[in-house]
Amino acid sequence: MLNLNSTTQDANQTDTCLLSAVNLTCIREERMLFEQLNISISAGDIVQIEGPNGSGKTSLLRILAGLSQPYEGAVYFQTENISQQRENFHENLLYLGHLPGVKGEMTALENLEFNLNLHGINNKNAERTLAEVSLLGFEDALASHLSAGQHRRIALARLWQSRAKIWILDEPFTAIDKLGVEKLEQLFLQHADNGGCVILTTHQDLTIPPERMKKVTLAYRFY
Ligand SMILES: Nc1ncnc2c1ncn2[C@@H]1O[C@H](COP(=O)(O)OP(=O)(O)OP(=O)(O)O)[C@@H](O)[C@H]1O
Repeated sequence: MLNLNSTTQDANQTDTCLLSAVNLTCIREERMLFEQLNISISAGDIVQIEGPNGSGKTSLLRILAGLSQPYEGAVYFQTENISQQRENFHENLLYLGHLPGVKGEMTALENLEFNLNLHGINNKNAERTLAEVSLLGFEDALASHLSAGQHRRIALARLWQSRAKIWILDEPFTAIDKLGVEKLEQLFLQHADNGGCVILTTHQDLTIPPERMKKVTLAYRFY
């Protein structure tokens, strides 16, 4: 269940609420991107943050992930402020930024193994995971020899191994072809059905049924 601009929760929601933003205000370069924003995200939610370029979608995702601070307000994982439980929160969070963060001098497999290690995930299935993102046969290719979409696929492969409940994904579909997008959408639905939640930005239309998709819309503010 998603609650935009409401901090009230019924008993059922309180049980399953994973992430909430309370009275978030964000100011960048003297421009107010959003003000007193309230969002409550529960297990099972897939939430798209939408809005025009520069409206503050990435800024909001970074605040929700604890990577930057709001001007006012706070983010809660379940019932506790994320700043009071950084380790626990990060164990339950997978954040993918809008850049794939792939190292060109390493192979596709090395990149994935490196990413999995970095996040404390056993990497013995890395090769099989590359197959999930259609990179079988490219395991030993240097990333610098791969395409933009293949870079993105290396970054996204982590999703198939993730135990984190909260996925925060900034433009995950960038450079991904139609079939790849559909496969990701299925994975998001599966993750939500298994008690996780997905919060993402994208400018493209998705095929996830509208009743499964919640939206938070940011307007471009000029001051
Ligand atoms: N670290 C920062 N320091 C200063 N200004 C910033 C910073 N990050 C973002 N901004 C500014 O905040 C505004 C919102 O940026 P943001 O990246 O959140 O927008 P967005 O909605 O994700 O845009 P897009 O759709 O183009 O990705 C922009 O005007 C940007 O210049």
